[in-house]
Amino acid sequence: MMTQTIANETTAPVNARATLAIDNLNFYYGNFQGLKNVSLNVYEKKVTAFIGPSGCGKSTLLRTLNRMYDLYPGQRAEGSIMFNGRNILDPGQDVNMLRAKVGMVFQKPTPFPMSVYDNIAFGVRLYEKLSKGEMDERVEWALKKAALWTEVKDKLNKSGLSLSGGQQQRLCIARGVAVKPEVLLLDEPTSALDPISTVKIEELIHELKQDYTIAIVTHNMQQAARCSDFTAYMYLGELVEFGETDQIFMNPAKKETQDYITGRFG
Ligand SMILES: Nc1ncnc2c1ncn2[C@@H]1O[C@H](COP(=O)(O)OP(=O)(O)OP(=O)(O)O)[C@@H](O)[C@H]1O
Repeated sequence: MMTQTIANETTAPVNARATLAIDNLNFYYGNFQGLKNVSLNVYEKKVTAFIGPSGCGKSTLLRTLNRMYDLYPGQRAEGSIMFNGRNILDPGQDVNMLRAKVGMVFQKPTPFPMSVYDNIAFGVRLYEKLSKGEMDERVEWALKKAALWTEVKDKLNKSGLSLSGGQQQRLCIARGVAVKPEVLLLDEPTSALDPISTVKIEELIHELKQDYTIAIVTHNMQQAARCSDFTAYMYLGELVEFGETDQIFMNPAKKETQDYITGRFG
């Protein structure tokens, strides 16, 4: 797939493969245009953060990447998002398969009302036929990946809803990881969590990028600065600036970005 050299006046070039190549993306809620000509790459095994004031289109952009919007009538996207050699916006795209490859974790932890074990196994059963032993291994593997195993290994049959908020969010991440996606989309994954759980999730994001490409929407600029390799600053549905996180935070090319990250605006 595409490898692109990113370079501008302020950063050294970085070679990275684009897992998702977004080109001229427009998004509509009925007559309202939520995204305007957005183009950027989400790079392999890197963390890309979407930042910007409320209503700028961060979540909308994230929701196009696994066609979550398809579930809602009147919402549509135009343009292209290339993933594994095809445009995922094409009507022929198998959206279930896409969502297995591009998993999503939401703002509020949303465990299913079932056991910790079944929270993980449920999604896996949709895509694979595993023996009991294989499923046990997969559940353990996913919980370890989400840094939750030691806390829940003796509670696998307890309800997922009985876990703390931070544990529930890691359970949701484990559920996403269990189907072996390539990309994880995180929509403000720590906004409902306490500071200690937030640190755990941020550490986890750092671990997970060894294996996965990650896109995260966050309101918290410190979090974007701490966790991400690339940052996209959006405003009113447009991509204002995109680049390596250090450059965006330390030496943004645009005044609007500078004003936002220094708290003069937004
Ligand atoms: N279901 C919807 N129907 C109509 N307009 C919508 C819908 N969802 C979002 N929008 C509009 O699209 C624009 C982008 O919204 P979006 O939720 O993507 O912003 P955001 O940057 O994620 O905001 P926040 O930080 O507040 O979550 C906003 O103007 C919003 O009002």
